[in-house]
Amino acid sequence: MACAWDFQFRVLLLGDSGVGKTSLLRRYTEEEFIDSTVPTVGVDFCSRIEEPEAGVKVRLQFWDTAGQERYRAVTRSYYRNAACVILLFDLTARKTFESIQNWYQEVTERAQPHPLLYLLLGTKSDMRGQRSVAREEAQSLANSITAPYLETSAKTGSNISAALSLLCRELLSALRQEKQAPVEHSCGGCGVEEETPHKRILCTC
Ligand SMILES: Nc1nc2c(ncn2[C@@H]2O[C@H](COP(=O)(O)OP(=O)(O)OP(=O)(O)O)[C@@H](O)[C@H]2O)c(=O)[nH]1
Repeated sequence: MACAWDFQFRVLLLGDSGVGKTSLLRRYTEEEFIDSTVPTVGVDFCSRIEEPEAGVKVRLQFWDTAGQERYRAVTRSYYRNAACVILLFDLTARKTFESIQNWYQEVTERAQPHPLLYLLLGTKSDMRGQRSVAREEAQSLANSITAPYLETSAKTGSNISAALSLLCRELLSALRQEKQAPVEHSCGGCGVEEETPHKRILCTC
């Protein structure tokens, strides 16, 4: 049996507690929104397969980390081999925006190898009247860390598919520019043995 995807990337979600990491993933993978969620404990996992180009299947493997400080030691252990880091802040909670620099620093200092790509998302865009971060300042922060910036809502679904499709295309493009080191890879579970050209493509069959 062959693998059901051609490439797999680990995507790490980071941001303060309550910014909406779990909600964004739930909207993206299950097309639902829950008004009252419980804080993530440690790290949760989920995945979805995208087809950014005809015939090219990409499996995004999400690592949804707890934003609460007390889980930091656990979540840090998952930074390794993340191909992409999605940094999230709540558009209605300024403090979460101010934390983004710290989250970015946290990853750049600890993640080995360095992630290929960062994506900055302002969440809860449906709460228009309560906005406390201007689009311009968020865009300026995104520029400073060379990350695309989008505003999303897990509640309405606004921009969520767009954000993840963008991420997929950018990852493929980075991969084609050979920004990742080669490594041998063989898969025991699905019977497919192959050399993948990039170390962050891991088969977990
Ligand atoms: N209005 C609105 N509320 C949202 C949105 N996304 C998340 N929420 C709410 O924000 C709260 C926190 O959402 P979570 O997804 O649990 O946040 P989290 O970042 O995963 O939190 P931790 O697991 O503690 O790190 C919940 O009550 C959600 O319903 C959104 O797009 N719009």
